[in-house]
Amino acid sequence: MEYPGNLFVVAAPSGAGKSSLVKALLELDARLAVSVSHTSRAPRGQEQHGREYWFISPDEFRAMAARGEFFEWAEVHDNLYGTSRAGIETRLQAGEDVVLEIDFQGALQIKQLFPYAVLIFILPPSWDELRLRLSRRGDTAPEVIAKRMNNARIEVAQAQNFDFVVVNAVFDTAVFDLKAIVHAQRLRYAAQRRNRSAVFQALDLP
Ligand SMILES: Nc1ncnc2c1ncn2[C@@H]1O[C@H](COP(=O)(O)OP(=O)(O)OP(=O)(O)O)[C@@H](O)[C@H]1O
Ligand SMILES: Nc1nc2c(ncn2[C@@H]2O[C@H](COP(=O)(O)O)[C@@H](O)[C@H]2O)c(=O)[nH]1
Repeated sequence: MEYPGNLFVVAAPSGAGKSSLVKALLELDARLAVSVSHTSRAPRGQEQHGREYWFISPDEFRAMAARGEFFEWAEVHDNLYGTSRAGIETRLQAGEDVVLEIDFQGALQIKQLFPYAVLIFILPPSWDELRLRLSRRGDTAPEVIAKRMNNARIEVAQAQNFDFVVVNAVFDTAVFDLKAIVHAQRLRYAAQRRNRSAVFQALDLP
């Protein structure tokens, strides 16, 4: 499948900082939009329906999956998560750039469907720092943290299947790295399509 918009996929073990990084990236880049996923898990902390996620029941989720309404979906940490077609197809068709914040299983499904998608894996600087970030966030129960730390070992081994790896040690440096990847991809995609106006747009030239 190919659309005029660029597709960026950001994956990371839970707590590595991907939501914080993507939020900072969106503040710097008005041409990027984030896809809001559907999930069967309950809202956490201050999360709102339609902002962080579309919160639905496991039955509703399975019905959507059976109707083929997801580009990808996966079971992650005992809950179901998916990227709905309706959420991103229109934007990509309109030439807008979209970023997905999803797990590695979903990222690999997206790469099959959209070979031009750019897969970015975020690493924490250490296991201790990852655990610290999960517990400092203050919205995740200790047994859930333990499960996510165990799963992190499996997830990190998947970094080799991604196009880029960004280490989120110093936050601003990691945001800068993400911004550079987005910029480079826009130029590459525009050049591949020999689209002069897209190159100018990627460079912010009139
Ligand atoms: N570079 C950093 N240095 C220190 N703390 C950070 C850094 N990046 C993010 N954090 C903090 O780590 C915590 C986890 O970040 P965040 O919620 O963005 O992770 P996540 O990867 O999106 O997790 P999840 O997949 O569970 O949603 C947050 O409290 C965030 O403020
Ligand atoms: N495959 C997908 N994974 C997703 C999607 N939305 C989020 N996620 C991933 O789930 C875990 C846990 O997230 P949390 O919000 O419960 O901490 C994390 O790795 C997310 O990236 C999705 O649509 N598809």
